[in-house]
Amino acid sequence: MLASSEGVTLNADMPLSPSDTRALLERLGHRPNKRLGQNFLIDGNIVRKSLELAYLQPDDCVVEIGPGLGTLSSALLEAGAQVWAIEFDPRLHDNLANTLAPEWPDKFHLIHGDAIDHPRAGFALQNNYKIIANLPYAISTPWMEKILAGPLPDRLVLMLQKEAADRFTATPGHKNYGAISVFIEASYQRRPGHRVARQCFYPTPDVDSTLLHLERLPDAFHFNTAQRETIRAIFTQRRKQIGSLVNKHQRASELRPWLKELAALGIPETTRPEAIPLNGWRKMPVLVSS
Ligand SMILES: C[S@@+](CC[C@H](N)C(=O)[O-])C[C@H]1O[C@@H](n2cnc3c(N)ncnc32)[C@H](O)[C@@H]1O
Repeated sequence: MLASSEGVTLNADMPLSPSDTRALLERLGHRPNKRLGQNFLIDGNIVRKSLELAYLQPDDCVVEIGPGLGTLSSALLEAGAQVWAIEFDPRLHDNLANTLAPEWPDKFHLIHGDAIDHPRAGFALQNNYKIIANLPYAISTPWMEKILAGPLPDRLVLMLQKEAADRFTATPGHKNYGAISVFIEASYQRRPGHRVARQCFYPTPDVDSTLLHLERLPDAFHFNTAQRETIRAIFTQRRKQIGSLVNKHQRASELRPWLKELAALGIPETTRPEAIPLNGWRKMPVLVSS
């Protein structure tokens, strides 16, 4: 075991080096699946950093998406956390079910399935949990949308493709600013991301990664399902004027009073969705799902 300066512990036996990772994959007869984003962490410093950013405490409840070879899961368990994890790949799931799960029968709750269907990996309590995950890149945005529907985790430490991290943290006026940026800003303090070198993964991905840290706001604001759908739809026409988008919207009569609220904030009808800040979106009337 290695102890970090912040007090979390890290299992020195993790399959971290590229050669250990290759050997384990060979033993399992497994070829990394690009479509499933199988780029495994091989850098202990990044694992340690993830735990530090999460302010991991013994007995924390942690949801992990895509445990893969169990590198991050082992570190979380060694540090005293309870871990709920979901793995889509049957071979990787079975390997963990036969190795890590019996080692931690009361602490490692592993399920086989799709994180889009089980975004909290089977974790059933309403609050007091964290998410720490090296996310499969293909699902990062739809999965995050599901998490933002609540119940919200206290903290998230997410390894993301740089482009996804840019979307998650974009501000008004930026080309990456979209519905997901609005939803995240409404509920989370977005801490500066850390760039992660491609060499920290095996196989080496052809994209850059960012370790993103989100901390729930004490007054986290929640858009309901119909509001989220409306905001998403508005952003598909991000360069049109909000006045005309509202007037042509199928819920125009419900949405029109919002234009007055926006005007009171100094946001005229000629403003494009991509330039509307969070305080404007928050004034959208509560909509009922149709
Ligand atoms: C980037 S790898 C991370 C592996 C491991 N956590 C690590 O850090 O080395 C992503 C993992 O997510 C799994 N995965 C991909 N799509 C998934 C999905 N829809 N639901 C659950 N797991 C998924 C992959 O099989 C893979 O194990």
